[in-house]
Amino acid sequence: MMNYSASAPETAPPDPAAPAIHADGLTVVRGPRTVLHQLAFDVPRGQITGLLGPSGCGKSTLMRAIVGTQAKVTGTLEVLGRPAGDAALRSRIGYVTQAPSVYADLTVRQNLDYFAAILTPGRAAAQRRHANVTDVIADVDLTSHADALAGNLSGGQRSRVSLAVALLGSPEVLVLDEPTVGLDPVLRRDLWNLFHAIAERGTTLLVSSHVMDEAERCHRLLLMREGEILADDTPDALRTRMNTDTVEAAFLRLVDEANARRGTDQPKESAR
Ligand SMILES: Nc1ncnc2c1ncn2[C@@H]1O[C@H](COP(=O)(O)OP(=O)(O)OP(=O)(O)O)[C@@H](O)[C@H]1O
Repeated sequence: MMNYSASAPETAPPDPAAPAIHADGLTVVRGPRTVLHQLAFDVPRGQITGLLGPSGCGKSTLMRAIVGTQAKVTGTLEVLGRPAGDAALRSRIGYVTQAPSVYADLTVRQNLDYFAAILTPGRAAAQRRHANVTDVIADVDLTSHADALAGNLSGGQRSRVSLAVALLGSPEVLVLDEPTVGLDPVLRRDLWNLFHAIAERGTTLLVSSHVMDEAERCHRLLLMREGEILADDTPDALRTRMNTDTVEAAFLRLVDEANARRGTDQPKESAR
């Protein structure tokens, strides 16, 4: 059951300085387990915030809570000043899950036409839809594949079609769950360049990854482990504070510190 704090009325003007996402005491239970424990953080607007941590630490669960598809969420979780899951947020958030959600027997353009028609129905909007679809196909660099069947695309190209679907309607917040998993280094770099171009237009991006080198590409980081946030900082500030050369080394040092605080005696990895 959701137990969100009171939200601003729908007519309240947006505060540009307010965070895009605000969480306090956010807890999520899945099955018999508490998967997220009393999280408190803010995600600033117009930046790329990386949600990083090992497999199973709760990244997808947190993203599902933010987009409003996760049950058993308690505490405060607001997106663009409204409770997560609020119907008024539907067209303002784009969400790409780990599994590309495109129809294999439709072309790239047909897939986008279909989702655009759901988002902006009616004959009157046909021209606007067409222009929007052409733009997002170009954004993800698939113009030359617009008439290819999605089923015949590579995995990376299919992921980009999913991203294009999420870009329809120019959402203010884009939530991307491990968008670069399985991609080669060139495609990963291209996709990160695209994320930066999207952020420069003022869109807020929350991007999850378990690959620590991707941390260096983010404006801010939320480092997670076992359903808790170990750090909420910029990559630079984190490296400086932990006195390490890389975010990965900083993360490992934070893990060691957390283990020491808990009094656990787990084997240390390579934090020096
Ligand atoms: N339906 C479920 N019922 C119970 N526990 C679940 C369920 N789905 C996920 N979990 C548990 O919740 C925890 C967090 O899972 P989640 O998918 O959010 O992690 P993640 O960090 O996104 O992992 P990955 O990087 O592998 O996708 C895991 O320990 C997982 O086993």
